[in-house]
Amino acid sequence: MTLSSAPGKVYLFGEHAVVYGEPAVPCAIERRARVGVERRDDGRLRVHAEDLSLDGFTVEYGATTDDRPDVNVSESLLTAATQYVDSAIEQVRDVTGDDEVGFDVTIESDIPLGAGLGSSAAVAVAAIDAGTRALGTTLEPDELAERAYRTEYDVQEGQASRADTFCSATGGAVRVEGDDCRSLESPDLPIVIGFDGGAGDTGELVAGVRGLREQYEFAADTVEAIGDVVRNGEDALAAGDLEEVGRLMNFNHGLLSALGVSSRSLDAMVWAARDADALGAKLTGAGGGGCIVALDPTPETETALSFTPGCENAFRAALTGEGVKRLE
Ligand SMILES: Nc1ncnc2c1ncn2[C@@H]1O[C@H](COP(=O)(O)OP(=O)(O)O)[C@@H](O)[C@H]1O
Ligand SMILES: C[C@@](O)(CCOP(=O)(O)O)CC(=O)O
Ligand SMILES: [Mg+2]
Repeated sequence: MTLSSAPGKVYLFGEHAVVYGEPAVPCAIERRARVGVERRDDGRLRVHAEDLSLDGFTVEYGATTDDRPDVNVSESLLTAATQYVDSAIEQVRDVTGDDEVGFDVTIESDIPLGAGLGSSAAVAVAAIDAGTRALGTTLEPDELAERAYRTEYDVQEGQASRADTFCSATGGAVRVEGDDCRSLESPDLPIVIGFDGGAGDTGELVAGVRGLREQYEFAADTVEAIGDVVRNGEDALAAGDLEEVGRLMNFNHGLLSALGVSSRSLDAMVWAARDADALGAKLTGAGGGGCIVALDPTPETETALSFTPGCENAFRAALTGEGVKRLE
């Protein structure tokens, strides 16, 4: 068996706008998805995903047929659950040119699903890395990131950036603008995450922003304004000015909220963090529900979040400089 892990991430700045060519700065955090892969000779794909919100399930289906997996849940839930793994396996088959190859895939993850912490990218990166290695090919980090990006691009129907997947493959803080992906120097950041226990549908939320952007010039301007916030944020980060980073995160949240991707619980958590004198707070990832990220070197934000109705879990997250890890 080959086993790889890859980290989740928070966005300091720039989600959604990055889909339209603005820069974004995500940072990898020490919460990982681990994917084990073993080649099968019968061409079938068997996925064991313990941490999926379907309470864990095992599906088994053919490599080239579309037999419905044997699991008792609705079709839409099933598609949402399996699509990133399926698409990652397609990338593995494409890299190796073996369209018929089957696999046993086992996934364990510390990253809540659909919550803005990049579980999809971490699963895609780890699955492609372990899958290609199972067939004797070890991808360079850049190619791995590009293949994982194609997974997100396919599932999100052409509306995806390279930000999550590049960040997960390489680790650390990164800057992504179109196909220009690079690592950034970052000071250690006092990251606190608030999680409302919910999730958002990345594809739908991205489509919503795209619609607004097409309908209203001011929505397109809002997307561009996020790009300006990101550029200022990069300078603040390079200067180690965390107060300015926090102010810009607050601004970024306001712009995301204007684009309709926040929610009552995300706003409640952002305001709890601000009331606790966090340096800044914003939603992270696609939004709709899920997580906020705040900067606070004191314990105040974590405490305030733990008493906030709508916040199910508050925790500190350490940045990680390590992207994909080859464990076996
Ligand atoms: N532990 C896991 N096992 C299997 N699939 C997973 C797992 N974690 C995430 N995924 C896939 O990623 C999807 C969630 O990705 P997405 O909606 O982009 O949210 P996010 O990346 O913010 O967590 C899930 O529906 C599932 O397809
Ligand atoms: C909204 C977006 O910018 C980030 C999505 O992040 P997540 O999947 O919610 O963790 C989409 C993308 O960059 O592909
Ligand atoms: Mg995702």
